[in-house]
Amino acid sequence: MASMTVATRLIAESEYPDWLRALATGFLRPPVITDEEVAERRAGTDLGRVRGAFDAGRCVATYRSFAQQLTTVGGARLAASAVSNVTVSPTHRRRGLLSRMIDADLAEAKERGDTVSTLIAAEYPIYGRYGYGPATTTVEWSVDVPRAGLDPRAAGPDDGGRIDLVDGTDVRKLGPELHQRLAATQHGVVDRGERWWRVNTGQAQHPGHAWTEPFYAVYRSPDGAVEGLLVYSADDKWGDGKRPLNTATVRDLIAVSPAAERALWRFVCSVDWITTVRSGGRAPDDLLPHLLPDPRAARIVTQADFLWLRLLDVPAALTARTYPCPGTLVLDVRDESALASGRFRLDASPAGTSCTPTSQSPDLTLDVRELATLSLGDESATRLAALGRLDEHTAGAVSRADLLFRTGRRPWCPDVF
Ligand SMILES: CC(=O)SCCNC(=O)CCNC(=O)[C@H](O)C(C)(C)COP(=O)(O)OP(=O)(O)OC[C@H]1O[C@@H](n2cnc3c(N)ncnc32)[C@H](O)[C@@H]1OP(=O)(O)O
Repeated sequence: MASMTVATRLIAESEYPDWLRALATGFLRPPVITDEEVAERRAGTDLGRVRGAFDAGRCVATYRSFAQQLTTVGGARLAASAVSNVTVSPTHRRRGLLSRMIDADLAEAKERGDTVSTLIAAEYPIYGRYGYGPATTTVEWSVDVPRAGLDPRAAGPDDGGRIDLVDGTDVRKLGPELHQRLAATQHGVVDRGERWWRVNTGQAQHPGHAWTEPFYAVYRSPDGAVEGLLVYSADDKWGDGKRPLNTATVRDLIAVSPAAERALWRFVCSVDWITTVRSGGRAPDDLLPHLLPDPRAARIVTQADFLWLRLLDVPAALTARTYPCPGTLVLDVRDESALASGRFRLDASPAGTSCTPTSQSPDLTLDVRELATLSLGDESATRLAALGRLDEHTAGAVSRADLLFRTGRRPWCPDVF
């Protein structure tokens, strides 16, 4: 059969099971989809934002986006179009199918008025060409518990608070509010809908992942307020001479106070038989290493880009966040697709921030993907300038950008989506 251009489009209801089969294929999961999975997935999906491509009656590409809230610096939430489930079957790769699906979807997101688009990139080289830049970093530590120097007699929080083991039902009750509090302060956090809590407490099927019930622990402050949640699992490994060699893997640890953060990390590092703790994906400046008497016991095993951001509305994205000091910058923003290009004057002041189109001469010229990288504070303008990724036209503008954009704590996105 001659190779022809395969059209990409929104899918019909009846095509959804085949679309899920193609999605499994693209993610190298067994391409068998049960009726329960179709029903469960369908309930959490807006078909009006599900794209695909079909060839000879078979789905060969998948793509979907959904409404998301992304916390920016200072706690405001940006309207985001989150992109997920992107696959092109190996028979149809490198013919532009992804490009056509993402171009159409970003145009719709812009039209709808979304401020940004977000995604977690499977591989680094895929999304820069579409204007996305890495905006948060993930770090995973492996803690060598015997080396950490923790007191083996420790009997729980030493601050008057307490830790209780709870079950999934409790987590579905306590979790959403706790997470709301985290999202109100931690930039980089994306919202967790009701379905997230069901999937992550084993109530709904998580395609491709066999569910094992984890341990859930809640930290309460001395006055009884729930301030942290820890979810962890453990393996069952013993060495010669009856030596316990169990690894605890943290699936989730959210804390809204430093006391909770401290108590929960110390708790998981103090569970008997546990000799290794894998932290799961954290911000690079997580407190974990420094909560241990010997921080060198926490070794970084992964450090990588995590949340990618595509600005669709530069003034909306830059005025929603806060700045640590007053300052002005004229930014010339390049965007190949013209979705967000323009020259903008950013004025940050204690009275409020404005960002408006201007014809003044620019202080800095940069691509929209570099602005995305700067916008959550994770990266330094000085470093981007050294890499040749932004141009300074006014002496001192790069340093000013660093003073304005960088944040005391780094952004963190806890969730894959
Ligand atoms: C948010 C998420 O869902 S992340 C998950 C992404 N999906 C996966 O990683 C699953 C496995 N991979 C795939 O399914 C596919 O390879 C995809 C979806 C990544 C790319 O789909 P394709 O249809 O092959 O991409 P398309 O043909 O539109 O490529 C556009 C350009 O990107 C480049 N490109 C695409 N994928 C990659 C990649 N993985 N690495 C490097 N370059 C890539 C292409 O070479 C092409 O470059 P060109 O314009 O210079 O020729």
